[in-house]
Amino acid sequence: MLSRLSPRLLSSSPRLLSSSIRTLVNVTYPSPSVAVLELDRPPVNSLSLEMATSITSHIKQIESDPQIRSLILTSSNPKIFSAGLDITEMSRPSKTRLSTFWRSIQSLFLTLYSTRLSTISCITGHSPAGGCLLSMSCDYRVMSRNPKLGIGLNETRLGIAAPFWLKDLFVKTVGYREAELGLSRGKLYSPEEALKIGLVDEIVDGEVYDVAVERAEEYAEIPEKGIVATKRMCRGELVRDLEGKIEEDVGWFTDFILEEGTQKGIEGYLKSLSKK
Ligand SMILES: CCCCCCCC/C=C\C=C\CC(=O)SCCNC(=O)CCNC(=O)[C@H](O)C(C)(C)COP(=O)(O)OP(=O)(O)OC[C@H]1O[C@@H](n2cnc3c(N)ncnc32)[C@H](O)[C@@H]1OP(=O)(O)O
Repeated sequence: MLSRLSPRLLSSSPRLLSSSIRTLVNVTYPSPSVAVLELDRPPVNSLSLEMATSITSHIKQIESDPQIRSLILTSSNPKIFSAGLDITEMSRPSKTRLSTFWRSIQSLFLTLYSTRLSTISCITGHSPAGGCLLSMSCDYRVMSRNPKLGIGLNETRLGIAAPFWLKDLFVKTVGYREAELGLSRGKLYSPEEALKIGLVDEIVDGEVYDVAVERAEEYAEIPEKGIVATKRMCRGELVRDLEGKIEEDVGWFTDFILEEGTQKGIEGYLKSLSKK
């Protein structure tokens, strides 16, 4: 039923759809060439299997409308962009669910990173780990200046390591040495720090959303052929690397997560989160 609705119909009643079919995202259209995909999975927009699958399928629906040139990715929660992977997916899971979950994350990354659309991440809140992955997969990142916010890859703090393609994406974004430092320390950068190292492109004092729409409209004026060819040139290598290693990567992930030591670490981390 949902898949038969055009993106424009989706935009006309996102709240209605959310209440009848849990889509976990809202799609709206601030102008004829720009779509906004708002993450809407309370409390923290963590990426479960269902959430990752929903984002991917909505990006594909939006992409299929030739009038749409730019996509803004943002959050319905003004304090949290996304808390990253849903850690409960990795706590004592079945191997089948865990592999399907990881495939949904790989697929979300590949879809967002290689879309023909120009993508703007509108970061109003915290963006750790998988949240940072979503933002880094976009073409342009605008973040609120709020010094209390953090963005970065904090996986080591959970006793896990980022997969090779996330590490490569980080290296491509901030450079080798900064990536090595940030990854090993599990560092979450303030907006000012993130701007300094190129993890975000702009920080905004006022309404971040308005700036994101402005940037999306600017991108929409650039000829699509040029944008698509450039994205292919800049991003093709990493896309091909992961596509060639999908099964290997699923194997690494599931083996690593199912190890007893990793499980204990994840359990402890979950407890520390819920005790706050
Ligand atoms: C050699 C190759 C090996 C290959 C193996 C690869 C393995 C690695 C792969 C994985 C990569 C993982 C990347 C990730 O994304 S892991 C997730 C990392 N995320 C975090 O660490 C963020 C944790 N959350 C927070 O820091 C905060 O919640 C914050 C986002 C800052 C919001 O803070 P606040 O507003 O104070 O909200 P609460 O902390 O009270 O949280 C509210 C409830 O939400 C639950 N929660 C929070 N984050 C998550 C999450 N990521 N997943 C699931 N649940 C989450 C939290 O427990 C609270 O729940 P409750 O109300 O029931 O207590």
